[in-house]
Amino acid sequence: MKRVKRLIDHIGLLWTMSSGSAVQDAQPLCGRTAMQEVGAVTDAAIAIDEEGMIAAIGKSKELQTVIDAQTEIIDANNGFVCPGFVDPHTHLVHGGSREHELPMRLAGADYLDILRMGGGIMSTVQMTRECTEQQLYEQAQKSLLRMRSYGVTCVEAKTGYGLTAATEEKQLRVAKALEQKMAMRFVHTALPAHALPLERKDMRERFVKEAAQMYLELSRQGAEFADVFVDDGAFTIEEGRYLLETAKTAGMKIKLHADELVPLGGAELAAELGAVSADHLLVASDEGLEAMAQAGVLAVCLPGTSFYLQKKPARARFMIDEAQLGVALATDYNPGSAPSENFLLMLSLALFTLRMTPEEIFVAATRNAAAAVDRCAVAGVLRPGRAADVVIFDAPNPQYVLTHYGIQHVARVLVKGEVVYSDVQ
Ligand SMILES: N=CN[C@@H](CCC(=O)O)C(=O)O
Ligand SMILES: [Zn+2]
Repeated sequence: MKRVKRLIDHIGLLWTMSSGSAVQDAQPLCGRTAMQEVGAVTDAAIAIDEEGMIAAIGKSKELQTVIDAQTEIIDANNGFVCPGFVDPHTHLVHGGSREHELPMRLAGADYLDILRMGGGIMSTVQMTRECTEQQLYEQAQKSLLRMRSYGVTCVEAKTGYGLTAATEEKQLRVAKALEQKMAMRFVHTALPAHALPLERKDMRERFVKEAAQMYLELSRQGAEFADVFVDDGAFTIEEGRYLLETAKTAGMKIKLHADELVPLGGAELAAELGAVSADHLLVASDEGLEAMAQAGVLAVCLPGTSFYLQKKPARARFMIDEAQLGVALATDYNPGSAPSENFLLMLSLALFTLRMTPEEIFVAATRNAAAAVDRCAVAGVLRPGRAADVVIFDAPNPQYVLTHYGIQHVARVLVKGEVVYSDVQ
């Protein structure tokens, strides 16, 4: 074994999320039985080598033999420990904020009413276009620091507030610059078909063609995933199919904002196209969800969004128990429908609004969330040979973390074996 540089010791309860073999651990967990597998170890320790990789995981007593006098001990204080969270759906890079919509909302306007009045996504598009790259960078960096303090070590970042080639590319450049600077794993997603921009209001076909080209260019510049907002007020199933098929020709992996507001058949389209994930799914049909499971598409639930928009939450129980889907969780962090970077709060909302069990919630926030951004082989599971991306809680167990909602329970976050956040005095 390589020299142990750090030992996370005195872990009261560790959920590794590992099923045992490396091959199994590179797969999501789907359906009710599998989603209970948390790979629990009590009185545990994690040994980390000089490269920040996990050298060994075991009982604290056993791992005392692998350390030397120079090994740094991180005391977990008998707390709960799990893999770094993966947030597989965020609109990280954007300009401004949208609290000015509050009076409209309080007067009864809903999400689509505000979008149709030229607000909503459109007002963020305008603010994002007006921002310099430096301004966007600084705003997004603040958000990333908040996300990481809540245990997120891998984040997906979408474009979608530019809607022209130049401004979509600007958003992607900012996310890529942050990737260079922040100790976090990034996944870049192109979303030029997020909304029809005001200047193309009466040129729908023309914009769809332009957007198709934007996917190809954003792919050349490093966007790995292509996403489309298929919904009322956004893009149709036919437009989504055309755009995502175009993106696939460039080798992009597929995601969809599907069946959030109106059941258009986004879940069915995700299955047809072999998407990696379909996200939102508040009003997805039974058949669509079952087709997704058959096609191996993951369901990303965004309980913060349904809470904020005061919509009926996604049917996670049907997804897990009946459709046997692999479910993942995300913040959907964005200024209009989910303006909170607090990943732990999303997990509590998953408990109380989605009725998911603590085991399902932590699987959905780690291993399955990693699978939703095609990072299952490197993130979301703690096992020897993988990077030590770890969350140490100032809480004895996951049930405590979830039920004491809205609270900062994270004591430390490690990325590749280095402490990147600490609340320990
Ligand atoms: N639904 C579409 N897009 C975002 C919201 C974007 C916005 O309102 O700015 C979402 O995932 O919720
Ligand atoms: Zn979204």
